[in-house]
Amino acid sequence: MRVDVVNGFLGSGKTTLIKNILLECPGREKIAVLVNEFGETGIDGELLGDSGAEVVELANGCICCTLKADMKSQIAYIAGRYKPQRLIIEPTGIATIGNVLGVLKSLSLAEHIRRINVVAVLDAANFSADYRANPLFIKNQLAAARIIVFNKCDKIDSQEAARLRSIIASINKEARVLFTTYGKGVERELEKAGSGAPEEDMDYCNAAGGGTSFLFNGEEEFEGGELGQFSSVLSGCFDPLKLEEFFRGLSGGDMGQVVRAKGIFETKTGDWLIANYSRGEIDLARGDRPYSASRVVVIGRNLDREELERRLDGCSV
Ligand SMILES: Nc1nc2c(ncn2[C@@H]2O[C@H](COP(=O)(O)OP(=O)(O)OP(=O)(O)O)[C@@H](O)[C@H]2O)c(=O)[nH]1
Repeated sequence: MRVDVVNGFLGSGKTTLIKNILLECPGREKIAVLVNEFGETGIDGELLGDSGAEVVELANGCICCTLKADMKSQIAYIAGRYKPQRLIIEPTGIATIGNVLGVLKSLSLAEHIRRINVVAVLDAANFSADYRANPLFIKNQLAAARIIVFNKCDKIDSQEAARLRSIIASINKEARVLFTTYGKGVERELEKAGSGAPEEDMDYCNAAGGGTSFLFNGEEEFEGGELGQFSSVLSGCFDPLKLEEFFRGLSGGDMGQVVRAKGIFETKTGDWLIANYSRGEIDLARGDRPYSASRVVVIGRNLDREELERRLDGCSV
């Protein structure tokens, strides 16, 4: 099977992009999706669950480190059980791409994988800040990518897009660079990339385009303090206005330094609400079907679990 790794920082738009891939792909191929969540409670797997693909979720850890062995066994399981022609993998937002590729290229998986495409998804509006904070981490993501996607381009102007393009040119000249919103149009590029011969694949990630060597010396891990997580499966129904207040409050700092939060909630009218918090912005959207349970995941530093629980309690009706 061919493996497409959709890689990118927390909240950059990986799940949204995968949803669009599944909508845009012609439907000839059998596709499986492996979603890895840093949080103890998975959310993305269920959001992708009605896409027609087989979705397998690995939660509570990172496939590039603590869940390395699970990743290998899950890939072998997916290959044997579903026999997909294509496997899309969404690592956590803090996965080190070198480690993920190390697992994919391990001998025990060689019989299952014929080609690997890495798609780097970047939040265009926050790229510069992310690059400054974690230069090696981001550089490796870019160097390993066959397709570099600047997502969330509704938040930047054409001047900034030109600046971003010139930065990429100095890191990876061979990658296809796309500027998009909500991950649209990436499938077209993946189709082209996916048709290449397996031999072309061999050392792509060791010496990516532009002559920039893939940097892999142990310093490329995500830095910026240990991230913790708070996850909860919730009972009862929730008030949308109170939930909005809760998510808006996450940037205040009194529940910890929140980097990312997301949740699915059943409301008092029986509808479902999908909530996202990323980079201080919140997005509340109506779910298009009932989900198995209300739940929330908050990722950040020094999280105050009691305060998070108390405020969430206050959102129920
Ligand atoms: N404005 C804007 N928002 C976007 C765009 N793409 C995605 N989003 C929103 O960004 C938030 C995060 O998107 P996800 O697709 O869940 O991001 P992710 O990378 O899968 O997140 P994690 O798996 O938690 O790391 C959601 O609220 C999306 O609706 C975009 O192009 N523009």
